[in-house]
This record gives sequence, structure tokens and C-alpha cells, in this order.
Amino acid sequence: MAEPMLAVIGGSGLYEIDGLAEAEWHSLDTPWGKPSDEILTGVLDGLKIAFLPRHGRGHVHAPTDVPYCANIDALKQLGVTHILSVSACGSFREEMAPGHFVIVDQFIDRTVNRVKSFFEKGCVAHVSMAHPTCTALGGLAAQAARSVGVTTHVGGTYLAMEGPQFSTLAESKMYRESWGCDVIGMTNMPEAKLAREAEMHYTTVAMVTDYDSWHPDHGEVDVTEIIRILGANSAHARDMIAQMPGLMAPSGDQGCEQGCAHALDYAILTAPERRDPDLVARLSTVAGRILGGGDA
Ligand SMILES: CSC[C@H]1O[C@H](OP(=O)(O)O)[C@H](O)[C@@H]1O
Ligand SMILES: Nc1ncnc2[nH]cnc12
Repeated sequence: MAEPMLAVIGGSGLYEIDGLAEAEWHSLDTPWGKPSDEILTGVLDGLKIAFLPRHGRGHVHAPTDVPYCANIDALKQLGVTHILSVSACGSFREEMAPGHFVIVDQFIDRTVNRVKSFFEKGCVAHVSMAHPTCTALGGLAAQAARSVGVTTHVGGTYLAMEGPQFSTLAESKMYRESWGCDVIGMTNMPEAKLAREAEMHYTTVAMVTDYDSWHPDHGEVDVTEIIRILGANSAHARDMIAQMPGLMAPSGDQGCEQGCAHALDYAILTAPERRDPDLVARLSTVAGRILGGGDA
């Protein structure tokens, strides 16, 4: 089993982390273009860490324009095995209050304007997304967050919307009442799908900033209020991250039940002789284990 390397994809409000030994920023290129920003690597209490600000430092990329494929490929190039997506979200549940963390275990993908797969004509693959997150990694994140005093809910359905506008009141009520969603954000799809295709363990720590627009006592989403909450949430996220090295097994085996690291075992349908060699070459980082050209 590979030595674990934990990447943190920092969402809105989390653009840097500190405290890493051997800290170094890397400017990478991928067959899918450049990632959102340079990627910071280093070591935290013996655990190899990578940090990528999803929107870039200074918040340059809108949710639709985040280079999701490049981000996942670049993290995999660096040897990342596990991804903690640390993301701001709205809440559909009274009990999931601003300031709380939710360890997401399901998604509904309502995004419509993004590349959602590394695989296309010439190399077609179908991975399972029935259980889209690594619950073992999520469990560790919950332990870490609770240990630093953050109220943390384990399990929740994240509605991924296209944005950048927030939901209408009718949408908000539909997601909450008819669809049974718990939180809403704009970025974790297709990110989670791509991480699964790249055989990486992925979990979402959704940090609640607001009640979206359904809540009768809170009215519409107010960005000024979101930014205020984001500051406290980001500080809690940094504290949580600092606890992860003490919780992750150095062997790399965190007890994954979803088979994240073997997602491609039976997924590729295109016959070897019909595969597009250019696409296969582009897939050498994310699918090299199966297609050849990457880690065994
Ligand atoms: C700050 S409000 C909306 C913005 O915040 C979330 O970003 P991220 O998931 O990267 O933390 C949400 O998805 C929107 O992009
Ligand atoms: N209410 C909301 N809707 C979508 N994305 C969000 N990010 C933070 N709050 C959000």
C-alpha cells in the first residue's frame, strides 16, 4: 500500500495553510491544462501534505471555471492518495447551523457546464458513484474536527449547483423538502467524480456558512454574512487539518470500504486495440495503474 499523502483542497476562505516543514510551491502542468494555482507541499508531523486553493489565491476562478480535471491530475502527479475537500456550504437543516461541519456522504449533481470525466471517446470508463466519498477518511476528519471543538455531523447529502448565483427560494425549498438534501455548494461535483476516476480517496468537509434561502428567520443568502462566518470556519479547518497526521495510519490503509484505490479495476470498456493512444497517454497519471505508464 502506498505511503499516504493527504491533499487539502481549500475552498472559499481557505487559500493557504501554514506550519508545513519542507514547504514548497509547485507550478505544474497537466494534459488538462494548469491547476487552479501552484500547489503547496510539505510535511506535517510526519505526514506528507499537499494544499491547493480551489479558486486560486485571491479567489480568481468561479465555480464553473475551476479546472477540476487539472487539479486532480496535478495532485495525483505529486503522489497524493487522499483528498480532503474543505468547502463552504449553505445548510438545509436547522440543526446544521452556521459554524458546524458536515461530513458529506452523498451528492446530487445539478451542475451542467463542466467537464465531468477524464474518460471520453477512445477510452470509455464507468466507475461506481453509489458511495461517492471515502467514509473512512471522512470518519478521521470528523474525529479531527470534533477534537478541536467543532460541532460535526457525519453524513449528509450535498447538492452541487452550477452557480454562481445562489438558489431561488423555490429551488431551495425543493432541494430541502422534496429532494432531502442537507447542504448546498457549487464545487464538489465534478471534483468527487474525478477523484474517484483517479482512484483517490475523497471526502468532503462541508463548513456551513448560511441557511441558504429557505429558512423563515434568516431570509436570503447574504455574502457579507457568509464572509464573516468563513473567517471562523477557516480557522477551525486549519485546526482540524493539524490533527490529521495523528489520526492517519502511516501504512496508507485507513480502512476504506468504498474501494476508492481500485475504482478502475473493471471500469474501462473500450477494447485495448480500439483505445485512442493519445488519450491513453493523457491518462497516464490518473489511470496509469490500469492502462500502463503510471504507478503500479
Ligand atoms: C462563498 S459563497 C459561494 C462559494 O463558496 C463555495 O466554494 P467552495 O466550495 O470552493 O468552498 C461555494 O461552492 C461557492 O463556490
Ligand atoms: N447557500 C449557498 N449556496 C451555494 N453555495 C454556497 N456556499 C456557501 N453558501 C452557499
